Amino acid sequence: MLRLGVNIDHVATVRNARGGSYPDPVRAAKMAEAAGADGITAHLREDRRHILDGDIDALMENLTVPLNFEMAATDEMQAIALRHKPHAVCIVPEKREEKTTEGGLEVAREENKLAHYIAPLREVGCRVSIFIAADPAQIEAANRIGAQVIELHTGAYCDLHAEGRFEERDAELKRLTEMATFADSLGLEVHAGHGLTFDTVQPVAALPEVMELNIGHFLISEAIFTGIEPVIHEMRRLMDVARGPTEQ
Ligand SMILES: CC(=O)[C@@H](O)[C@H](O)COP(=O)(O)O
Ligand SMILES: NCC(=O)COP(=O)(O)O
Repeated sequence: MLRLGVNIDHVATVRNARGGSYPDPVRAAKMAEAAGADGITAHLREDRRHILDGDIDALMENLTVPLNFEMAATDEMQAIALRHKPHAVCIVPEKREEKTTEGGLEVAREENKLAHYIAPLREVGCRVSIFIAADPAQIEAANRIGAQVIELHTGAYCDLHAEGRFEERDAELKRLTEMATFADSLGLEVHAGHGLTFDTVQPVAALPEVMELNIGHFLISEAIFTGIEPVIHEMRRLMDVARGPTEQ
């Protein structure tokens, strides 16, 4: 079954705009859960621009579906992850000046450093994922340092679609397709995410090796107009149609 992880970062973006207490990301997570989300993803950024430490505390206390904790590879974030022991940790690249995650983690360039963060997380039972571009060297490096999961960055594919650059989009989708198969052949679990929308989700959902999609910004954006439940139901429907009858 292809799982849907709902990223609630940008509920916190709206909340932090006024520095108050609503909209509450945890309430959004519980509503997403009730609407059928298989998991919740939250990215505690070093600059706390959206998800705050208290949100992670509250999510750990209140969720009944798994939490996928996204973090940069830093001592601060590893300590927080080791304290909470979430179901899953996804190590992502982070730059203060970025608007959102740009590109995947340069695993091949910092294997020893990343291995230092992965081992303790696995020892406490966290499933460790690494957020990477569709690149064989990065996938091989992720496998070498003990990641159980790789999450393929679908941002370039989505951006090319939005810009109407369909030939380049299809070439990126081909790379994602090939790398999903390659990662699976190494024994890695394959996830995908970033920028996915109703218009772009199905070709990625149709990749048989992909076990989980993490989707946030678009879902939260649409939920402003239709509410969380209908938007999650529609994304789930699109994913199921893409996957075909054998997977439901
Ligand atoms: C890694 C990824 O693509 C997202 O989960 C990440 O959270 C994006 O960063 P923002 O949520 O800050 O846009
Ligand atoms: N790892 C991707 C994720 O959690 C959601 O990314 P987006 O849909 O908010 O771009």
